[in-house]
Amino acid sequence: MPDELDVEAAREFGRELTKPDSGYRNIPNYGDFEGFIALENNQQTKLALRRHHWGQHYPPTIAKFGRQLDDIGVIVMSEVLRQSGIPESCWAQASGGYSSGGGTAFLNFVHYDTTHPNQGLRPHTDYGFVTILDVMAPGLQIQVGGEFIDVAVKPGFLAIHFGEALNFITRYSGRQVGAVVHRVLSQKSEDPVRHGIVYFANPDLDGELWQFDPTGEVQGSSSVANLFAELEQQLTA
Ligand SMILES: O=C(O)CCC(=O)C(=O)O
Ligand SMILES: [Fe+2]
Repeated sequence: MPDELDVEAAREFGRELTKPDSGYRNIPNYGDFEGFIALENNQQTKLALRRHHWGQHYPPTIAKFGRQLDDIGVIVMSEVLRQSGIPESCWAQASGGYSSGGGTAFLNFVHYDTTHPNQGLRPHTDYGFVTILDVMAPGLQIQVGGEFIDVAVKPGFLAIHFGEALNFITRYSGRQVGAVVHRVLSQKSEDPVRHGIVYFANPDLDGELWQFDPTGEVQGSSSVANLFAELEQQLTA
């Protein structure tokens, strides 16, 4: 984790949010993906905001934290695209603008509602390119070779995993990226309270994703809206 990242301030903000009288609970929903959202059939509850709403709703330290995660996201994304063999001149288009500082990103503060016994978060893959997570309490698991294994709580480290949009755009590259299946175990009230800071690096939600091969030829495309709508149904089914 870079030294200049004030993760403690972000964790503190996440803790404040869970209080029943927190004013952040009144942030309006923007579409299906932004606002204060409690997922059906899952314990996960979150405040989710896209980059262009950070300045309006998050305190300045948190908006800055988000922009620092943007920088990390672009570095990770560029390295993955380099290794995929897709020519650099195609990266901005392939990534819906994300790799050149555009696209969109979510900075979400999640917690788990232990007043009901649902699973924490059902097995799923993330929608976007790269997810950056602060893992501060046990419960997150990833699927490796058909088995779920715990993601270790390692102070000073962020967890990074890859999502469906990255899988999609690297399909015809030299090296396709897998979207990791993960879940959160059902949390109990006596467990250490699980807050999470979750950053999603995404394409523009009203844009297109393009599949390039290593020669720079387009092999396919999809609207982001269609890809994400399918995934949202799987998550809450
Ligand atoms: O709480 C976590 O660490 C996982 C969150 C997650 O997977 C998600 O929000 O997509
Ligand atoms: Fe996830």
